[in-house]
Amino acid sequence: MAGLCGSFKACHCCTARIGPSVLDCDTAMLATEAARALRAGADYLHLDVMDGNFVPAISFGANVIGKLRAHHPKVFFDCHMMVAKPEEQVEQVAQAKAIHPDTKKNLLQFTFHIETTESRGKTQEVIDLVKQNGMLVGLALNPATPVEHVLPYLDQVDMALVMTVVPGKGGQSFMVDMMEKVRHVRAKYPEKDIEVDGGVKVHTVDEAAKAGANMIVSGTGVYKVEDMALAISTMKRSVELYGNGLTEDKLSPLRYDKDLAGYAACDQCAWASYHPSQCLVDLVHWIPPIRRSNAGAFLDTPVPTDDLPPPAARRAAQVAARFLVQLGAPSEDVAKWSVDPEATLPSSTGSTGSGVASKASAMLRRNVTLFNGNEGEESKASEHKEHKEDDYDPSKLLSHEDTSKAHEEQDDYDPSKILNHGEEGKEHKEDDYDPSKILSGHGDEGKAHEEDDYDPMKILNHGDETKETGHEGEHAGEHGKEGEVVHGEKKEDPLKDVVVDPDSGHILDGKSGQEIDPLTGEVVDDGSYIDEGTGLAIDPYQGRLYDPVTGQGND
Ligand SMILES: O=C(CO)[C@H](O)[C@H](O)COP(=O)(O)O
Repeated sequence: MAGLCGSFKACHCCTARIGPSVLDCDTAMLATEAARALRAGADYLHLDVMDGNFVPAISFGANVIGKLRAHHPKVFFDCHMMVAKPEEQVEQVAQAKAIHPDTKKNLLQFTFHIETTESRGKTQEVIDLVKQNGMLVGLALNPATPVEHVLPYLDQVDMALVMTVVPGKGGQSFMVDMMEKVRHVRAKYPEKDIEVDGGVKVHTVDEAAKAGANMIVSGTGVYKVEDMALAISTMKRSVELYGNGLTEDKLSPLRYDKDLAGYAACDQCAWASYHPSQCLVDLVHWIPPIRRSNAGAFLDTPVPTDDLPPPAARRAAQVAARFLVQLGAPSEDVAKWSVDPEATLPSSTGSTGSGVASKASAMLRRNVTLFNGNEGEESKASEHKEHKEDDYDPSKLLSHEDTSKAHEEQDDYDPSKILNHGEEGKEHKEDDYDPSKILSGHGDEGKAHEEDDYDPMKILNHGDETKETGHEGEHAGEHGKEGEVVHGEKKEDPLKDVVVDPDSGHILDGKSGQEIDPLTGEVVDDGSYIDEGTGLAIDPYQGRLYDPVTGQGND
């Protein structure tokens, strides 16, 4: 419907949507980079497929798009097919088909270039093929292609893409003269999605919005700016203002990265977290079996803001889900197990059901055993006591808590106990869990737990070693060497006098600056040494220079 706003002829009621082009992100971390943009407010992902033929560059193809779908099952993918023979890729791209479970909207669009089909008389054929394969159809035209070439097909397609640069790479300048094409299409199709792609940034978006574009692709304008959330929200407001004719007070709010601190703090795992330092990257540095693996491998859909602060149970399940993937479980299965994470946490009876937490527990147990080189011990252990896999409670693995104490309620499950030797008699409240302290120091451990009192330093901290452990016979023996390491005789807390490198999360010896293993206290030899002249630590492999006391460095 046109004419709602009056002041601009381009006025329409098509939804303003911002779709970051992932070409300019760190494509080695595609799922994570996509999540970063989505959390910063992106509405969809624009996926540039380049075949080295239609355009000189090669980017990625249908296979990667399919893999990305597993990470982002509810996100709209606009696949921009910069390929010479789009018809050859329709079926493969269609593998990433998805329907939004709530809105029932189709989440996959196949956008091909008319330049690749028209001269071969195949435009209609490709449109039909894309539809037969259950995808929405986008039709793109290059700057050099007159808009008249696409007009005969626009009735049949879902979106027109007006290229505002010559396709092939990101970071080019916006071609404002392409706006005439946008105006032309908008005038004829007030309800059709019109996308612009190339050189769109906060300072060029107004031209596109005024012309009537409602789907805004931006690559470097999103990924290479200081505040991604601000860039995205600014561009969205431009379409709402100039395209939809909304008044200032009705525009989407401006958002800033700092507003998303809990979400965006960790670019490496992009885990939406309550607290910045609650991210998986921090956690894995504390869990030897997995701490050297890639924390960014698993990602689910963004946690909505109304989940803040998420209940401890949900957080525990999220951690568990990531453990699972880190430890090799297929992410599809984890997604299944994660459907209702709160319902699948260990219950008061110790019976854990079949959910994500219990699977994680079992896998963590296996891997901890393996990590400590006692593979054989595990089978002995299971003979020892009849452990059902799902019965395994990770809290008992490395904890000194009194396990005879009944878990009072589901949310009583406190992931801090996974590896915690801390104040066991105290009542844990749900929000006691504060992994922010993972990197913040030892805190006052004798104090009663109050909100935010949870100290993840205790995750591997031996705390009060003289305390009766209650279940050593039950578990330490079962886990062989693992029991030795963790449940062994009283020893000096290896985490005394340590600092945590705020960048890598590695635990460093406060004096030498060398990385130490938090379980054994032994130096992990990374070849770092102290430069006598400057007193700074040097990591020759990573070319890193850092203060051995604070861990802060030149990166
Ligand atoms: O299709 C493209 C290039 O062919 C890209 O989507 C486009 O270049 C986005 O990057 P930027 O916004 O930096 O121009």
